[in-house]
Amino acid sequence: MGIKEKIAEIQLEMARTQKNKATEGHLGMLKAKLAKLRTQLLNPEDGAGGGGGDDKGFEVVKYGDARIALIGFPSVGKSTALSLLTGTESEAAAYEFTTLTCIPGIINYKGTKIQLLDLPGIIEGAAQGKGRGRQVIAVAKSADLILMMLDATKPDAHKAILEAELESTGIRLNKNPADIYFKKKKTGGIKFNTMVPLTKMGENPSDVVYRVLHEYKIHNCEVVFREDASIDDFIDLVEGNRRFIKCLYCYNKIDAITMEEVDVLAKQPHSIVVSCHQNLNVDRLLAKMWEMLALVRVYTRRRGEPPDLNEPSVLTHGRGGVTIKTLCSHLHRDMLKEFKYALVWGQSCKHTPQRVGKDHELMDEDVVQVG
Ligand SMILES: Nc1nc2c(ncn2[C@@H]2O[C@H](COP(=O)(O)OP(=O)(O)OP(=O)(O)O)[C@@H](O)[C@H]2O)c(=O)[nH]1
Ligand SMILES: [K+]
Ligand SMILES: [Mg+2]
Repeated sequence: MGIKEKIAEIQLEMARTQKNKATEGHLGMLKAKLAKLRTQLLNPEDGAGGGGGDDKGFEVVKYGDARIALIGFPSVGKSTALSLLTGTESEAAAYEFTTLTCIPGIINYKGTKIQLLDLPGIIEGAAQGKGRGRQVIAVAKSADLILMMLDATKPDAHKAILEAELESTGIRLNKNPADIYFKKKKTGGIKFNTMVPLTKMGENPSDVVYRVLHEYKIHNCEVVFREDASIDDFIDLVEGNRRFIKCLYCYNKIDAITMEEVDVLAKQPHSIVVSCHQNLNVDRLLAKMWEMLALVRVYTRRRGEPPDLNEPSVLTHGRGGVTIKTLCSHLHRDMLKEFKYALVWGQSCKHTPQRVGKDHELMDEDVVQVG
């Protein structure tokens, strides 16, 4: 049996299994099996592959301060948006699958350069290799923000279909990794603890966790739940290859629907409504994309000289925010070694200038003098 068939079989069994306290553990084990198979599917070198057809990726060099990928069904207006936002022409037409490769453009915004990638449309089954789905999703994984284009005139079910496709390849949209401590050990068995009541894991959370760990053949480890997480969150942690990416849902073609319909769509979380044809709300789209990227522009200055306000260092958020450390590694490899202190002017300070250490968190438009 191939991997896809095994996946289908487990999905069927999960759908058939009634969710109650007696089946929680079994369901957890099935979820772990499913996660393992999906990981296998994503690693064709394991021999099982499953993509089929032309597996050549869309190699586009990263450029600029951040990368945004346009993901959507065919003919929702992705290429129209690329041409409008970047000035790079990408062919747009009324037939599906007009775009066949990855086409990069650049958005110049607030002194930063953002790479926007137009991609072929994807449909249900993309993650399992339908059309160019796998290559498209691989590009989505490399992005700092996914701009999910939706056709406002089409059923909103498209959104859930695309979310499920991305989810099944290990992308997590608008989520943070769960706060769970997990450490594999050589001996000592499984130690499970929780600091909060667990409401999403049935009557016996430790049993569910044990079943999942058993499925991964992990027999010695320490687990501490520090938040009310689910078993899916725990599996994400054990798998370890998840990508947590922000996603902005952009409903295009609002010129073709009623004001009432526009109102409903505009109220969805992380959403924006636009018309690329009529240039409606496109400024807001740019502002929202910028806001979600949460880039931090830092102006550096040398002692006794004014800061260079033309060329900021543009830093992206890692875990734990943007710090002086982030800035130093961005500027020069050896800078951290010689680092003693920095002076900071700007929003991140209590008083200016403030003398800070390398863990000081920076904010957009701060001015920094190192040493
Ligand atoms: N009414 C309306 N039509 C639009 C709008 N934006 C794009 N279109 C039309 O939608 C069709 C598809 O546009 P494309 O930009 O080719 O869409 P795409 O998502 O790149 O399509 P594929 O590359 O085939 O996946 C074209 O006929 C566009 O003219 C809009 O804001 N309103
Ligand atoms: K099209
Ligand atoms: Mg296109």
